[in-house]
Amino acid sequence: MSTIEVTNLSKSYGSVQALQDVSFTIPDGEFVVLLGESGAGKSTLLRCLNGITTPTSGSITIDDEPVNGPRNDVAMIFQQHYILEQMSAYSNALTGALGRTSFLKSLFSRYPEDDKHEALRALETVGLLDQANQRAGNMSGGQQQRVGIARALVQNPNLLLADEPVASLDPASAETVMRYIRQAASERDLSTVASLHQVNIAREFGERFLGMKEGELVFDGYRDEFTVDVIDEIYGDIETEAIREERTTGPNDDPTTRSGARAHEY
Ligand SMILES: Nc1ncnc2c1ncn2[C@@H]1O[C@H](COP(=O)(O)OP(=O)(O)OP(=O)(O)O)[C@@H](O)[C@H]1O
Repeated sequence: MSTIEVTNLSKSYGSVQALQDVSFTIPDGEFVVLLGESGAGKSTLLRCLNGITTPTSGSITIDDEPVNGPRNDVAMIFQQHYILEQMSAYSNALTGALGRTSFLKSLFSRYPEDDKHEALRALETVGLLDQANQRAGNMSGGQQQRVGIARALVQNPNLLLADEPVASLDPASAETVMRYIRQAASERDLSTVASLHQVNIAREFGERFLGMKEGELVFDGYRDEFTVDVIDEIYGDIETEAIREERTTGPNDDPTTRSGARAHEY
């Protein structure tokens, strides 16, 4: 768990301003959902937080330490899970320990006992302990994504980042995977930033919401402030009639309720 401080962050690619003067602070253990249309700057922000993209200006600190490049205590889950299909779920999870194990040892699978224990604990967290020995390539997309989460947890991060982690999954698998990410974060008190494009999933799982538009942070607030008007502001002309209708006719008046969220699938 860590405190993340983003101050006046900007990133431009030539004439494209991908991030513009973005500032926010994430206290220890908070679960933050990042929202915005395609091209709003979500991936750029996550890549800056991960240290793989250098901002044009501004700063990021994790527990007062500046992020100047990739760090072992920051783990990332991607839309494409990049797991090794020929290896078991367990072996894939263990690769999360690579940052602290020598290449030679990892080549001969000679990981320390602590790392092996961590891999099993992580598989248990994502509900795959029973399938630890299963070949990852034979698992479903949702299960493979859960293996990717386990691998990120084995890295033992202070900050967990997820870039569209459920974008390629069917709605039921997306819910399951999000539930495991949320549970893992809360069990380990992990500060988490997850970008999502499904507003219904975001409303169901988010604790705090950052809304981006054309590189700017246009919303930063908690569940009770994350209203339909805010969604309109973030997504511009996206259709929000279903939510509005639901609000006027009830009974799912609260836009953050699970059933309310289900009524509007983007
Ligand atoms: N490496 C790059 N080179 C040039 N332009 C880039 C690069 N990466 C991102 N951009 C541009 O920066 C802007 C923000 O892109 P970014 O990928 O961060 O948005 P996003 O919100 O993650 O979009 P999506 O949901 O489609 O992934 C876009 O205009 C994009 O074309």
